[in-house]
Amino acid sequence: MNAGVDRGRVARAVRELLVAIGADPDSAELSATPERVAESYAEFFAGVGVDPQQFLADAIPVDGETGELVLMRDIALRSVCEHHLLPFRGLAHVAYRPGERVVGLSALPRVVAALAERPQVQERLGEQIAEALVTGLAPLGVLVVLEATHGCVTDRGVREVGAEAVTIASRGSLAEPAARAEVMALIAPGAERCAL
Ligand SMILES: Nc1nc2c(ncn2[C@@H]2O[C@H](COP(=O)(O)OP(=O)(O)OP(=O)(O)O)[C@@H](O)[C@H]2O)c(=O)[nH]1
Ligand SMILES: [Zn+2]
Repeated sequence: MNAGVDRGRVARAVRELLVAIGADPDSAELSATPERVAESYAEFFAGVGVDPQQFLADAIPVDGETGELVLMRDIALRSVCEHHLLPFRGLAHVAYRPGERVVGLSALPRVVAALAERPQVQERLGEQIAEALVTGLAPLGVLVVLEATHGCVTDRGVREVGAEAVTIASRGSLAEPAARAEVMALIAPGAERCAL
């Protein structure tokens, strides 16, 4: 159960943060900032306490004709790193080989969002998406590829502006190298991408 982000408490903390950096939270420019940040945090952390299984509960009837592979590629990925509370963003590609259950396609971005909108690290996020699909769909295989740039890597610390982290989580038949390579070819960037 998601108790939701306590906006008032976030706003009070942001006000304190503004004081701590030497800014004046009562100035005309900053007076509404704590509330604005609280609204932003409510979006960033909307997935805290949300059970992704709710999005996988309703199967689509396909009368056994599941096809061999379902892939949603280029799902927008927005998360927040748990080390610095800075955004990391990019794309999620989610594939599964159906067992008997197939869900509506929109369920996959919803699972990604629910697990991403909380303090995260990229590797754990990928594993949690894969595990949610295993639990909810009992598929033959799962492959989750995440590619993201991290604010804490691009804008502070090492300041590697172009660097992207790519992580893979796999289960079952899609952990097998040839099957994995087939899916990776489908999610290759731009012109190198395989057409189905
Ligand atoms: N593996 C992994 N590391 C992450 C992720 N997000 C941020 N990090 C890294 O977590 C590490 C945190 O390291 P710390 O030594 O605690 O923090 P730091 O001193 O700010 O590290 P620097 O970023 O190197 O300055 C850094 O190397 C970050 O780049 C993630 O999703 N996965
Ligand atoms: Zn970080």
